[in-house]
Amino acid sequence: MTQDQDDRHDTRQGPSRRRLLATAGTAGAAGLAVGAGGGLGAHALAAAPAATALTSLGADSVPFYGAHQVGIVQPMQARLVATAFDLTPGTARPGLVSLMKRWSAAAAALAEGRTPPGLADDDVALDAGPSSLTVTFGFGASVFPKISATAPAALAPLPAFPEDALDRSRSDGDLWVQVCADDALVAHHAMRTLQRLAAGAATVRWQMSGFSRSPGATAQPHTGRNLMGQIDGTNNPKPTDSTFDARIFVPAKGDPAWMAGGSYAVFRRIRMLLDSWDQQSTDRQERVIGRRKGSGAPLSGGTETTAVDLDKQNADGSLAIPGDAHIRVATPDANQGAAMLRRGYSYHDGFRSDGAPDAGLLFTAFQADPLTGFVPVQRKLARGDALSVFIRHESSGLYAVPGGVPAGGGYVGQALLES
Ligand SMILES: C=CC1=C(C)c2cc3[nH]c(cc4nc(cc5[nH]c(cc1n2)c(C)c5CCC(=O)O)C(CCC(=O)O)=C4C)c(C)c3C=C
Ligand SMILES: [Fe+2]
Repeated sequence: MTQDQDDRHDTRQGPSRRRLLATAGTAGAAGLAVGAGGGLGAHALAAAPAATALTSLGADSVPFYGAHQVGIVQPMQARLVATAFDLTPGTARPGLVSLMKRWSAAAAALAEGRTPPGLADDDVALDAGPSSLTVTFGFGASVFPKISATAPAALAPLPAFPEDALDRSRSDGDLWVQVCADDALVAHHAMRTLQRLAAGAATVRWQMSGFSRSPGATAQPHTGRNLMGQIDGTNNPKPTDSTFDARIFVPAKGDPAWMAGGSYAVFRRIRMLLDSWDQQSTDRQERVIGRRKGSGAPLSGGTETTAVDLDKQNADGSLAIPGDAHIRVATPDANQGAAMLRRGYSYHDGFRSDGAPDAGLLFTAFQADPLTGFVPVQRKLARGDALSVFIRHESSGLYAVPGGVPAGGGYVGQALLES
């Protein structure tokens, strides 16, 4: 196991994830935990026998409260449901305050496998446990005039990139909610619960679902693959990097003050032209990305986690990693250090009328400032990335993701909404 894989493994089982033990009798998605060996733990044995026994996957939970919102630094779960909401006409700041209070309380409860306050249990996720559920909330630029507030400068509209083919009805939105969990039912139930709690205040603008590798599918934790077959996520900034916080989170004295500890999320639905991609040789596919398809190793040599050597030459003097390879064009070294934390999920929504797969990547990138993260990198990719002929950007959103809620209480966005 490499150090990176080791870190990911530790994080999954470490302090950011808790194992839910005996919770029989609590409403909602809670249950008994089965230990790694399959037997019931002592705590579980002592509990009332009513609830379904859980494996560690179902019992793992991610505490909602903390300095940053959840769903950013935690290892990716197996499932994503992303939804954008628009405030209903006439909903202003008081209505949004009330909604964010309801949503925050619900997200905290669901993360523990409990039924949100004020709701009767609908039993939908009764047997599943929290399954590492995280809920992340963001504000789109369009919400600010509706609550008589000024949008952060960082929420200025993204430039129109060449080749963008954006469907505006599936882009933007006043509010963005990212739900992730290791169980599809848990994720969809949580999003349905949040949508019900929004009644009268906000309606769904668009919703998209994605998937990644299920935990436990490989013997060792392993970076996931996308639908093009590439190992995707290797060179993400790591929480252990000294520059991680500065690149991903707005600093304590940042501007605006209410975004302290927050981040900016770029969300893009990027369709893959898989019929065309699948006609390419493996050699060509590897030169498009600049990494080996099987191992994820850079074409400059080594293993998946070996540092990329952009200067390495082949015997004939050509660059080992071609000039237009995706990783050469996207690397922070070629973009004044521009970096982002990518948390992309695959989607496959059947087939289009032309017979092509409606499939690709729900690309999510978190950064302290999109103007020094996503924007310069995407500008460059749109001009000279070998991958660009195999993909289409079909929808786009940019959201301010405020800092987390301290353990004592409060709600997401409180510093904005009570300023
Ligand atoms: C604007 C940012 C990026 C977009 C949009 C994007 C789309 C996209 N990427 C892949 C597949 C891979 N990307 C990889 C690396 C990588 N990608 C970006 C940025 C965007 N990608 C960055 C910053 C990096 C890291 C570069 C580096 O420093 O090495 C890789 C290699 C493995 C990895 O490091 O994750 C793959 C594979 C697809 C399929 C895609 C759109 C559909
Ligand atoms: Fe990429």
